Amino acid sequence: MSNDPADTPVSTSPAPLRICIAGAGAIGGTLAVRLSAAGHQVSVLARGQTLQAIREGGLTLHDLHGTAHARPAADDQPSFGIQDVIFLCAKSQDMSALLPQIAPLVGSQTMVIPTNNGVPWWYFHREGGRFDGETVKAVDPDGALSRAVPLAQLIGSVLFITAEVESPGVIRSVNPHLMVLGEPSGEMSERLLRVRAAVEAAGIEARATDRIRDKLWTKIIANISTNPLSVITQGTLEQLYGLPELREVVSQIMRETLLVASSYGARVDIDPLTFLQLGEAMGAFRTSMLQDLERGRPLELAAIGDAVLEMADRFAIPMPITSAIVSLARFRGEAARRQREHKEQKEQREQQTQQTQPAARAA
Ligand SMILES: NC(=O)C1=CN([C@@H]2O[C@H](COP(=O)(O)OP(=O)(O)OC[C@H]3O[C@@H](n4cnc5c(N)ncnc54)[C@H](OP(=O)(O)O)[C@@H]3O)[C@@H](O)[C@H]2O)C=CC1
Ligand SMILES: CC(C)(CO)C(=O)C(=O)O
Repeated sequence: MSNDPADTPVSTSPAPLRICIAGAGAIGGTLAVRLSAAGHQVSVLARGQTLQAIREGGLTLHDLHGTAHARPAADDQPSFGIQDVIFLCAKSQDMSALLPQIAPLVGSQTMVIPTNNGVPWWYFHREGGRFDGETVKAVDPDGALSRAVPLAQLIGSVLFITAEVESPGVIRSVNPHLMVLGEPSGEMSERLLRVRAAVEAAGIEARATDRIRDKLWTKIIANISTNPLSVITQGTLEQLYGLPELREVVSQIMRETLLVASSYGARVDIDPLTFLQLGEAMGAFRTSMLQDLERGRPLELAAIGDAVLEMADRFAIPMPITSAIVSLARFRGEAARRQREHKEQKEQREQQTQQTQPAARAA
């Protein structure tokens, strides 16, 4: 927890908001259920099996509050009208497809809140340092994300939440929820306090800060030190932070990243030992990157790994351990993706054979 007075919750009574959740996986599903239960007009932009499941049975969340259920409006088209708030809850590599899709939902007062782990594409927007206004190439190579939504409408968020999709539309989250929100400019604006109050009233501890990048770095350190390593070792948080042989690698990545964070003026109020203890206490959770590996899905290595290495490069800070672990995780992720592709192709071929066999026998 931060001692920063700006992090202190401010009590503002929340009026119901029109809230769209874009991407209804682990985080999107958690937010959609909690915000619906708090009386907001929630809609969900979803696709495929998830959309079908939400249309048929709504969303179910098992968390420390118990089990809650919601039936938000759901569509794969942005058919919900102008929103007060849009939470972007797809993986960062899916943002370039998602952002143009939400355009019809964005009015001049809409707050757009990305929830991604890693370095966000808006990092240098109103950052005030020597790289102010630049783009983060690893996540926004051609500046398309920066152009897709007016940067002035973005609010930064950092999610200290662990959640997993059990099956489409069913989410399990086993730790307390905390969301830190902040304007990229650091302003403690009225809209920031309004959205913070809405999230807090939905049973998610919510804090507003005038130094959102400090919190980003805290979470970046957690992600870069565990997510790629979890892909290589298949270790849970408890194992990564607790087993001496893994804890040492985690600590080295933490040290390398802390140096980068401080070069950008971030005040990361964590003591490494406490960080390791808190991480271990999060239990047998498999990081979101390990979950993606197991499903043969793309890994969020650009935002969580490459972008940090890019930030380090700007100050010529070496990150030898981090960069090796990120490369190994990429190799492992590619192998899993190829394996999944082969499996799908084999299943397709078998299906085709089964379909053609009766016809061949009849001939
Ligand atoms: N899970 C966690 O504990 C935490 C995750 N985060 C961050 O939150 C973000 C979301 O992660 P998480 O919820 O775990 O991810 P999930 O993969 O569980 O969910 C992402 C969802 O977005 C959907 N999606 C992607 N693109 C579109 C699109 N164009 N239209 C409609 N739906 C779309 C995906 O659909 P489909 O399944 O079809 O691809 C999927 O349902 C990530 O950046 C992650 O790093 C942050 C803190 C903790
Ligand atoms: C593991 C955790 C909770 C923090 O490192 C996370 O953010 C993730 O799974 O992506």
